[in-house]
Amino acid sequence: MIKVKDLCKSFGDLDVLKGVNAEFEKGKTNLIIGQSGSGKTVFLKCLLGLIKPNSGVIEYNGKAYKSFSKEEKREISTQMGMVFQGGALFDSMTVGENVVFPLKMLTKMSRKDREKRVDEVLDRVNLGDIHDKLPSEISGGMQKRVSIARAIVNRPNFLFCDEPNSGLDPRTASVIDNLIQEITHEYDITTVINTHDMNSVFEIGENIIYLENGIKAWEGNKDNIYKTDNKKLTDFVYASNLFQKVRITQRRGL
Ligand SMILES: Nc1ncnc2c1ncn2[C@@H]1O[C@H](COP(=O)(O)OP(=O)(O)OP(=O)(O)O)[C@@H](O)[C@H]1O
Repeated sequence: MIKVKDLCKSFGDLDVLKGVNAEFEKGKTNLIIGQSGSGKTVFLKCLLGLIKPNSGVIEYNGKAYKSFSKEEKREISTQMGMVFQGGALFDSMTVGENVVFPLKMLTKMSRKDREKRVDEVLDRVNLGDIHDKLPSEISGGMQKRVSIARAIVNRPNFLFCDEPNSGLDPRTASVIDNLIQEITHEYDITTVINTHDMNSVFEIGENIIYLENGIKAWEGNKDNIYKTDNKKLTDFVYASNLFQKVRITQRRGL
């Protein structure tokens, strides 16, 4: 569980986050949506501890980050997995080397245990034996799976995903969404996903917050987003053909 209270972040004169409050439950896919520049990435980076907010509180499992000791800060960072936009795999490393990387950096696991864990997570993301392949030798969808495998290899309690679907065709994007949701439920992880993708919203939006200019302008889920009377959110979501279909279907009571 992550609780965010009155989070503010500015860069010089630019106020990016203006007092955001949010709660992200364990075992749920929590989505952050909003126009480009609304502050989603800055917010996610604050949750990851990569950006220090100007004010406000971020609690992980009931304890405020700013009250953590140095050791606790290090410990919490080892409990976080990240799926970066575009995958961010190391090009010159094989799939196996990419996935084992966090274990080498963060744990003292034996080589044998590391290899076992890498096999286990690659298997979990439905990839066969592709340990020795380079990222350039596999498809974009496979690269995303490798990126997810790397993010969960250290069994994190928190999983952060920045636009996990970018660059994928709709079918592959949906497979990746469902995989992230399954893993979230199965491992009981607190997952927070930045997305522009309305298909993701309707498929896996168990909890959704809409950021507008650094303010949380709406909160809900995939079942009630179509009922919103927030004009900007409606315009944002309306850009999707899928949403129009859902809305028409709902109105007709089909
Ligand atoms: N390190 C930084 N220094 C200065 N300004 C920054 C920095 N990081 C982000 N910003 C600014 O903060 C604002 C919000 O950026 P952010 O990347 O969070 O938007 P976003 O909602 O993720 O957009 P997108 O969907 O396009 O990725 C933008 O105006 C951006 O230029």
